[in-house]
Amino acid sequence: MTRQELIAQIKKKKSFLTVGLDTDIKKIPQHLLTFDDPVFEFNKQIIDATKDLCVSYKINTAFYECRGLAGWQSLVKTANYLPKDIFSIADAKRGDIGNTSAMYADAFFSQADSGMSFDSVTVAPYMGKDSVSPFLKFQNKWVILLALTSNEGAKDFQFLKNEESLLFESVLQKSQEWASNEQMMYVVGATRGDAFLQIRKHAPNHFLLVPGVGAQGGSLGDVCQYGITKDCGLLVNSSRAIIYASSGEDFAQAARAEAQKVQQQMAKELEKIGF
Ligand SMILES: O=C(O)c1cc(=O)[nH]c(=O)n1[C@@H]1O[C@H](COP(=O)(O)O)[C@@H](O)[C@H]1O
Repeated sequence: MTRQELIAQIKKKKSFLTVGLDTDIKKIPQHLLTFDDPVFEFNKQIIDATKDLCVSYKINTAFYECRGLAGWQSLVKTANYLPKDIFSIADAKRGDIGNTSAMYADAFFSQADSGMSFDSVTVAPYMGKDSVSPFLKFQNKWVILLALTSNEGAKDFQFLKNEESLLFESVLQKSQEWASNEQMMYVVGATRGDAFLQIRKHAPNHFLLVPGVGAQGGSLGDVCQYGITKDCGLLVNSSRAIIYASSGEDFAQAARAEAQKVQQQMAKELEKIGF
């Protein structure tokens, strides 16, 4: 998907919500366990109930990989069930030496090889340019590079200072030599609202994938106050708060109600920038 197509979706749906399909077989409603593939059935119903309210789905591959072959099958089926006009994210946090990264890129981008073709994949920047470049060889596919993450451990490395900048600032600066804002986004956690001011100094026009609202307590208001751009420039993810809104048979309607609350707040923020 191109940047323009993504922006058009945001305008049309008045939403910049990413629904996170962090689907844990131990947490899904009991009545689904009689299905052949309970995780896929859960995802299918969540997607059907929320697809008009969000512009993106993020599949965190850990929740699938941990189940071995069965999990990988749920992952492939879910990836292929996602509506084509919705931006899809394989949240796999990959990155390795060049020839290995090329294999990871095929795994998530090459339908002919792996049976899946996501629009984007999350990548760790630690191994540098040659670990990221293989993902950038695919047209209209995106790298979402970890910049400033939402977790407590982000402080361990991401705020370390070199001569003139913090490590996450160096990630933002250096990686812009590798790709434009038509192919690169950054992960910035919602739990550090005011850090968006600093992020926007270095990446004024890039889209940011923002996890951490909902279950982790980040504020959508703060994220928008400091992070929104004239093109919106934000994809805000919520996983557990939406998909586990109810553990009963009404789980999909409850997920829809939660997604709608967030979407309505987003519509107000988008109005401020004339969308
Ligand atoms: O890359 C991510 O998506 C990510 C980065 C980050 O800094 N923090 C973070 O929570 N995430 C992911 O975003 C999702 C957040 O889920 P909830 O806290 O349930 O909304 C999970 O899939 C996390 O793995």
